Amino acid sequence: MIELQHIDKYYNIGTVNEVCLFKDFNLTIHDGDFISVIGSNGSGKTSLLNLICGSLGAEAGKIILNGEDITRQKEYVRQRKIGRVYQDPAMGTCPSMTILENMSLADNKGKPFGLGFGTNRKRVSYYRELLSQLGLGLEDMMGSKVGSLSGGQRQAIALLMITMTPIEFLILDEHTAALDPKTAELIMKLTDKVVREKKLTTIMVTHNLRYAVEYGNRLIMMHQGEAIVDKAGEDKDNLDVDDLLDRFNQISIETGN
Ligand SMILES: Nc1ncnc2c1ncn2[C@@H]1O[C@H](COP(=O)(O)OP(=O)(O)OP(=O)(O)O)[C@@H](O)[C@H]1O
Repeated sequence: MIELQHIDKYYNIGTVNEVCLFKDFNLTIHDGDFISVIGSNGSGKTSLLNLICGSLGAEAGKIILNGEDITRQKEYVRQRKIGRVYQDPAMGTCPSMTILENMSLADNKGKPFGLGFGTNRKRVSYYRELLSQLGLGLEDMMGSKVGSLSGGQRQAIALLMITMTPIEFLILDEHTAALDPKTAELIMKLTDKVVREKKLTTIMVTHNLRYAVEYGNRLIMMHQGEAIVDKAGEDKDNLDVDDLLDRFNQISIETGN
């Protein structure tokens, strides 16, 4: 479980551009939740993810991960427990290294060993097995540089790599936004499979309302630093894309933009 308690977040403090994004913001993400977060540009989605993973600090409040107060914990420490897949496929993999080397690197995350540890015959066949489960034929391309792969292939590998070692929480940061519709669909299905199989507690920011409706057990709509919609279970299942579009339109009428 991850809890954001009484979070205040300001930008540009002490300047004429000072803005308060979050004021007494509270959110509890339960074990096994798969949350889709939607919201207009500037509503606070990325800031929320950055607060959780530690690349952004809050002015007040606490972040508790499975009972541990991680509020002051550095980002690289949190990375052992929190995995993140980014919008840009280049962010999660090393392009100048082969698929095998990338897998080995991810496999050895946090271990005091060199690459050699991960590339013995047994591990190689394990990586081959993991890659074949993606159904993209990447198991026959383990010697290829990751930089030569398509965006979809790289996102699939990034997802595999981030979930290879046990993590407590998965962040998906618009991870299908840079992909063509067919590849995005494939990566979404793959994501859903990985999240279910590994029972990962997950938060996914997306601008794709259909994905937000179809995937996960909970949906949050952000607006001006507040979760103005938070539906789970049956209430979430009853939502459709038109309901969400109506809500967007309503906000735009209320705020005049
Ligand atoms: N580094 C920063 N300095 C100043 N203001 C910032 C900074 N980062 C974000 N903001 C402001 O905080 C608000 C929320 O931004 P954020 O990027 O979290 O929104 P978002 O919902 O992720 O938007 P988008 O959908 O465009 O990615 C915006 O008004 C933005 O201008």
